[in-house]
Amino acid sequence: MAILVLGGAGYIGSHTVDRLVDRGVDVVVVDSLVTGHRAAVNSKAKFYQGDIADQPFMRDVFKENPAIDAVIHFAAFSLVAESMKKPLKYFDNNTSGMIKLLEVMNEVGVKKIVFSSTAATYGIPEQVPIKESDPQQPINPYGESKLMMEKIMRWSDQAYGIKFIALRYFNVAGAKPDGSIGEDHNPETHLLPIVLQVAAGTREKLQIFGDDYDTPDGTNVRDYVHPFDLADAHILAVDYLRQGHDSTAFNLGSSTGFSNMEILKAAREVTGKPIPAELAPRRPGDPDTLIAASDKARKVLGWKPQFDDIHKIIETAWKWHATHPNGYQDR
Ligand SMILES: NC(=O)c1ccc[n+]([C@@H]2O[C@H](COP(=O)([O-])OP(=O)(O)OC[C@H]3O[C@@H](n4cnc5c(N)ncnc54)[C@H](O)[C@@H]3O)[C@@H](O)[C@H]2O)c1
Ligand SMILES: O=c1ccn([C@@H]2O[C@H](COP(=O)(O)OP(=O)(O)O[C@H]3O[C@H](CO)[C@H](O)[C@H](O)[C@H]3O)[C@@H](O)[C@H]2O)c(=O)[nH]1
Repeated sequence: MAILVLGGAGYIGSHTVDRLVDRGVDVVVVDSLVTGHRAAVNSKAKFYQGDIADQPFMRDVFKENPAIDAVIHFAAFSLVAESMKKPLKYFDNNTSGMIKLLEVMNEVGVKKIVFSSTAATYGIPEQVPIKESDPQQPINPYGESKLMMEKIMRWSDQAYGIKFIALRYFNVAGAKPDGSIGEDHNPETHLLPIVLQVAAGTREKLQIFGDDYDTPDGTNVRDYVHPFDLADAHILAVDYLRQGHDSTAFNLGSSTGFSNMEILKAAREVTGKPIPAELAPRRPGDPDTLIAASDKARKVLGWKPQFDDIHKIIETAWKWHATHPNGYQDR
């Protein structure tokens, strides 16, 4: 049996491919490299460059690799601010891309998929920690595109028997502990890589977007999860489907929140650098607090995250940023 990883050259995908290869799993990767990096893909995985919406290309990938019985799907755009300005780009790549993919999967008879959903499908939460059964009311096109993917999956399961697990990640941070792969987005918009770029000297200062939120220190609170722990959850989710269980969704987070100021303080402690920061206006669309209730994944999948300490997560990310201040340097 082999697993097809879509978007396996991206930040989270490359860590998952690495983890799968480490466990001796046969891995086939498809990535258009629109935001990913060829150098991030473990050399033991078979790599195809192409778009998941290109059906003739995807048919060939399945035909050439008949051992594929399950798909892990990361291939999407995920910048909230960009999605507000270019919503159709998100509905096209994320939502239409999923439809095109499911058509081919149905055709070739591969009927298991684990895919990246997001905390952004919840919008402004009515309560924290957020449970899987809480209302999903996205406040940006990115979150909406992912919620549409979840809904399309439900109907595709009902009609074609394609079983799915939607994994709703909270804030992903950290890198492979040996520092060989890590996060390299361009532009970078996420808090921790920006903080560490300042520490590494490739960015002048951090801007903290708002300090008047309804949180203990006034800055937003987020729940951070390491890509290796996410990778393990994907592997468990594929096993769960292979055991014949029904489709469902899981939150993936640490169930602990850290404010933006707490992240800055922890990063100063880990790096020993001053990391200059200044206050800036709120960024539109930021909910006060996002914390996952992730006991369902722990109970049902047996998920046991290893990186349960924010200092440990930051240490792994710092190892990557300190040794790769300009990322993969491939564009
Ligand atoms: N980073 C986070 O904090 C976070 C949080 C929640 C959910 N997610 C989701 O996780 C997934 C991975 O996120 P990431 O941070 O690794 O992003 P990323 O941009 O690093 O990775 C996405 C990968 O998919 C590829 N890709 C995009 N569209 C494609 C297409 N149509 N065909 C083929 N390849 C395509 C890109 O080249 C890239 O390698 C995304 O679906 C994202 O929405 C990310
Ligand atoms: O330069 C910066 C960058 C970010 N922030 C703040 O840091 C916090 C975290 O922001 P990120 O951009 O790192 O992450 P988000 O919480 O906005 O979003 C991330 O997590 C979400 C789920 O929680 C979605 O999945 C989304 O795709 C993913 O990017 C926010 O309060 C943001 O305003 C700053 O203060 N300064």
